[in-house]
Amino acid sequence: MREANPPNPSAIDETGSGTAKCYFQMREVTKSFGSKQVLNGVSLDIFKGETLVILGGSGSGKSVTLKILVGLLEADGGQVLFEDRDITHLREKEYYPIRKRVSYLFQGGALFDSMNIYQNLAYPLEEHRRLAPREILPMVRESLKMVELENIEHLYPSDLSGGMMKRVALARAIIDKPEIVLYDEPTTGLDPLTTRAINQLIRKLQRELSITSVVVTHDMSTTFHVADRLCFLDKGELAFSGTLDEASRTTHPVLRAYLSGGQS
Ligand SMILES: Nc1ncnc2c1ncn2[C@@H]1O[C@H](COP(=O)(O)OP(=O)(O)OP(=O)(O)O)[C@@H](O)[C@H]1O
Repeated sequence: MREANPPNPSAIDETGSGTAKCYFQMREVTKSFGSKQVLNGVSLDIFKGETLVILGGSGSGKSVTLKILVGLLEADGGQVLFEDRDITHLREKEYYPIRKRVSYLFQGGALFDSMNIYQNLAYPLEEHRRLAPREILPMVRESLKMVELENIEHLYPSDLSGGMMKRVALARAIIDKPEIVLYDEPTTGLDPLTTRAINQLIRKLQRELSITSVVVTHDMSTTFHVADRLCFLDKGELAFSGTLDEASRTTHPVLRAYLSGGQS
């Protein structure tokens, strides 16, 4: 079953670099691993300025979708556009300018255990921008402050709680001022209060830094808190796309179960 409700892009296109209304557009994208078809003709748009939540069951292809957007996986069929330019089959190096503008918050955060928090945050700046330490330190502090953490530069990931680790991973994701952040299950494994704090942070980053966000989750509190728009993946297809209000009127049985909290 497929329901598609086109959003009103004029309501959310405020950041506008160039004339493109969308950062990403996926057109009939297919992806298989061996004989397993994960995406079966998925089309979705990511409008500038919005927070899009991608919801779906385990194994429905949410993470695969994010990875295709940033070129960590290649689509088998269909097209991926970035600001109207076809990026479906770019070479690795050709993705670099896009990855400078798009940050990917991996499931689990992916902090380096052997590095302290300063080193974890400094890493992308040293590696990609070759900045000097005196330029990096204020950026590290500013980024930590944005996620409401201070004076923890000397600590190691093993010293932090799960919620703090997610915040540090978020600080690292925004340190180089991305235009878009892709969040892969940012609240999985967190208690309700910490989940709420991360949800508020996602909103704050969108508001204060004008970051466009794509949030992959099966957490309904995250969905209700952050979504401007919702896409629902089911059996490799985009089964729904629309606002939360439109989703509340959906007839799709699995999405209805999600929205009523019957499944997570
Ligand atoms: N590199 C890969 N090689 C083989 N199979 C893969 C690979 N990446 C993903 N898959 C498979 O694709 C399917 C979709 O994976 P994906 O990680 O996108 O699911 P998901 O919707 O994010 O699920 P979850 O909510 O459990 O994280 C799964 O069956 C997974 O095993």
